[in-house]
Amino acid sequence: LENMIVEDSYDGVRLKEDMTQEFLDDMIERFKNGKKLHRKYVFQIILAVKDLVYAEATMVETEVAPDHMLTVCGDTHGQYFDLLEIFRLNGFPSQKHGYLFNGDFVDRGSWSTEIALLLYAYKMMYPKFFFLNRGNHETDDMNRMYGFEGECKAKYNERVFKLFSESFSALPLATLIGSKYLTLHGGLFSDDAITLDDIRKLNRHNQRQPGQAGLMMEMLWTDPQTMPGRGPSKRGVGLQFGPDVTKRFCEKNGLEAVIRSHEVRMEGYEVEHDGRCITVFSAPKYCDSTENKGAYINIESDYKLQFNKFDAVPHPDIKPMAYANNSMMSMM
Ligand SMILES: O=C(O)c1nn[nH]c1-c1ccccc1
Ligand SMILES: [Mn+2]
Ligand SMILES: [Mn+2]
Ligand SMILES: [Mn+2]
Repeated sequence: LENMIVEDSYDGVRLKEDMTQEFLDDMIERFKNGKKLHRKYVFQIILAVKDLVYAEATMVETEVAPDHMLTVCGDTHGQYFDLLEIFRLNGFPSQKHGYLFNGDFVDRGSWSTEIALLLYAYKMMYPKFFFLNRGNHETDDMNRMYGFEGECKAKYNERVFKLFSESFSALPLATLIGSKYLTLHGGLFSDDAITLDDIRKLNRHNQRQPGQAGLMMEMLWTDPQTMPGRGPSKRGVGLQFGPDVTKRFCEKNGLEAVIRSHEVRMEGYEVEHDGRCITVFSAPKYCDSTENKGAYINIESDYKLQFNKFDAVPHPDIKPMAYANNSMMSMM
């Protein structure tokens, strides 16, 4: 990496060791105009974030200090222009305004590398108040099928995808906010006995992909249901959990609610299970087809949940899954 040189002809801002606002601003503009980052900087950013998130706990814990705000976003799925709309409406990330992206940054939308690199750049800029939870789309199987692997290869190369894949395996699986809200991408468990300590103790580094069973799979894949108890997943992976399951989990672990994503909601968010399970989804007009809004949740030091909805914005005429290799070849 060190001996990679950035040609004089490169028209972008240079990156030294540390992320700078100047580099961020230039990056945002380049991506808006369909330009790329120099591959040296792509490697540098991914490697830096891989090290940062690898060192974080499987369940990260954070507070919201006075005159600070934390914004929780759900799935963004490669919809870069809608991500910029969140920042335009709600403010760009800063020392006092943190963001938590609750998985599924990539796949489906055709600006997945732009979203992943921008979120990673902000993680470098604000490592202590910018959070990334792993989603089921931060996995090799989904990236092969739903566009991210193909997009990495088309815009950069295979090594970039491999590095992203390694960084995804290092991502935390949950983030606890003010000891009140547990955020994770999918949802709760097949076993009522699971506690926050079990999540803390989960060694995510010796299992790089969630597989078909276990705690990591359930955190990335499960969905709420209205019926009490547990039921089969409509996805064929994981399960569905009812309001009683959420109540028991919250009471056992001293939580006010679980904030999850993973499913479209027409209003961008939905408060379910008597307020103890909240779904937030931040990809409006999902896949350019569903007529859903997006949403995000602002949390200040009083820990009240402030729900905000937003609409999709126009984007260059590139369809979802433009880089997906959904041919049989991708299974080989
Ligand atoms: O791609 C999606 O919409 C999605 N987001 N989270 N999980 C999925 C998914 C899972 C299985 C099959 C298809 C989509
Ligand atoms: Mn999703
Ligand atoms: Mn998902
Ligand atoms: Mn769109």
